[in-house]
Amino acid sequence: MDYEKLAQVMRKLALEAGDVIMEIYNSDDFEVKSKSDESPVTAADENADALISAGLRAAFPDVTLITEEQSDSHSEKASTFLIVDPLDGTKEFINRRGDFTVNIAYVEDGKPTRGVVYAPAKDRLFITDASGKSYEETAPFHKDTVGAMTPMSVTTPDNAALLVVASKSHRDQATDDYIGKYNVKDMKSAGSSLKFCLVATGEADLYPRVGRTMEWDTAAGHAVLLGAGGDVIRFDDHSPLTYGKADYANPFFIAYAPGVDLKKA
Ligand SMILES: Nc1ncnc2c1ncn2[C@@H]1O[C@H](COP(=O)(O)O)[C@@H](OP(=O)(O)O)[C@H]1O
Ligand SMILES: [Mg+2]
Repeated sequence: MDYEKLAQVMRKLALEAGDVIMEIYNSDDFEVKSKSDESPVTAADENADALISAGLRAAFPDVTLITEEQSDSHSEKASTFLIVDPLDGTKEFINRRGDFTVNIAYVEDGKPTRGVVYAPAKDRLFITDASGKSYEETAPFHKDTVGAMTPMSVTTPDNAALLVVASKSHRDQATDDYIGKYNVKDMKSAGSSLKFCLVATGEADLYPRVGRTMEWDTAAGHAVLLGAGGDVIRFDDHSPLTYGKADYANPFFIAYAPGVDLKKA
């Protein structure tokens, strides 16, 4: 893989997809359809997906591409692949809450080593460079010139006063019970893969996910968190969260800054 090219292509496609999404977000009205699994989808998901997948296929024709919006791609088997969620946090998008992201990741041997997470309504862009280190770029973003890049790093958690983040639209008792095992100073809720990025910037220490997600929801945020010194492990046995699993479905997981005194399920 040409990692310089990968970083450039991922960044540009994420920004272009963000423009497509924001045009629909800012329009007076948009249609919300229901997919076969009953989750919502809009023209923003579909148009952003078409743009990103065409761009990735043109730039990396030999790399397997898995994308949320193309169910044919979900039956491919691979351990090294590109994986895309063109609009994560569709519920946040529909409810005009701003916490939605464009996600592109590269998985190598089951590990997400590069990724971009772009939150166009929040003007935040998180990306790994060619070496896999994570940066937040300062807005405004220009497609052909890279702006100021601030290195991202997780914080040293205070186990007596933890900063926890959890899902806005998929929150339940099991999540609250697990969070109850920690000494929490501040609890935030956020939609989409932004939660990984909040751990990666040090705005949170811990993101437990006791609920279903798919690999395209997590791969890019996971890559950004790894590049900032954090980690993501399975909720059940604390082994690494790997990619290329059956149906691209994730088990429950915990994203965290090292130093958090992790509790068992
Ligand atoms: N029951 C379920 N089955 C599969 N995925 C689910 C799910 N409930 C939530 N998700 C995933 O969680 C994502 C939203 O995450 P969050 O709750 O952290 O904002 C959704 O992404 P999309 O919005 O891309 O569909 C969706 O893929
Ligand atoms: Mg998603």
